[in-house]
Amino acid sequence: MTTEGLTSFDQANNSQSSAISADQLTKIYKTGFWLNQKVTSLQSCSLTVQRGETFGLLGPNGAGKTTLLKLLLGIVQPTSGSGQILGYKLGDRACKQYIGFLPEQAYYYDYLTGWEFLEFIGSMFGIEANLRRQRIADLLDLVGLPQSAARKKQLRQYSKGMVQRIGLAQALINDPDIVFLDEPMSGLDPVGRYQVREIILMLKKLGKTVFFNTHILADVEIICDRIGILNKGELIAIGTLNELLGTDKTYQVSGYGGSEAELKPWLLHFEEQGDMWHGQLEGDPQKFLEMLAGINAKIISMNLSRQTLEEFFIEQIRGGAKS
Ligand SMILES: Nc1ncnc2c1ncn2[C@@H]1O[C@H](COP(=O)(O)OP(=O)(O)OP(=O)(O)O)[C@@H](O)[C@H]1O
Repeated sequence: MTTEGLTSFDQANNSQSSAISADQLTKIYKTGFWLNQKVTSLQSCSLTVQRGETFGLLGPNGAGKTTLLKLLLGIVQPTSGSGQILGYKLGDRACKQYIGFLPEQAYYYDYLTGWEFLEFIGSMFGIEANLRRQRIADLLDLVGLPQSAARKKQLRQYSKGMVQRIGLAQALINDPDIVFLDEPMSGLDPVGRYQVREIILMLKKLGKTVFFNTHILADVEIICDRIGILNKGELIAIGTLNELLGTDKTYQVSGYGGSEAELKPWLLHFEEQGDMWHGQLEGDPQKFLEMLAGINAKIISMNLSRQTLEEFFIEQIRGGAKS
């Protein structure tokens, strides 16, 4: 895989501002014939993504992931709230040249060949002809599309996976500092998914900021520095995998006795079921055992483990503790 044609994010140009910030972003769509019905797609969403971070946004269908992406990209206006991209206010056209975007449902001019399409997008960014040709060749190589297919076949003749690859190439044509990817693995076979993961990791190595939406938890575990979980328009969890799932030295403990007030300061996700309690130990296990002896509580099990992202995700979506 080549990284030619894409440059490293210039840390010298890196001002103090974060790459992406959202402050209480809310989007309420008006629907219905008389526009008298309201759908709250996003509710008071605040988050920050630092430069060079790979951020994965998870959530079930209809959670508001695409809406958040569209708000950040300035494609739709927030009902309330604000945000910034690379220090520019959301919707400021000046930041467009630093941004790449792969939409979930792309409507490309399908009578163009892949090459013509990339030429078209490249010229819209004002990329000089020689550089444009070189970059298109490099990007086709990067996304795994043979140049012959890109030059000869019209987009309408492309498979879903090929369209996704050409979409990824167009998202990188302007050598962006931030890349927004809406479901980048969608429609790809396992090899294609692997390649997209490799591309995202390569973008990260170059210091680019990557913000992507996905349903595929395994991809998130491999490539993301931090994740956020959206459900019903609300950001219900955000953090690194270690922050959300615990580190490798996390203990899941169960026991009985003692009181909630005594146990809760030690146990994250504390829950009681009948006489028993369980949770994730925060702190020194030895001191915890000494504390239990002092409050006449007994331990039943203590397992070195951490929740899988899938378990955590399902717990959050079903209304588990907010992080
Ligand atoms: N233009 C619109 N007009 C009215 N409602 C909308 C509009 N766009 C999105 N919605 C609604 O907002 C909610 C969130 O939609 P959104 O597409 O942001 O979710 P999502 O998390 O990206 O879903 P998916 O994973 O299925 O793509 C849904 O209830 C959707 O029907």
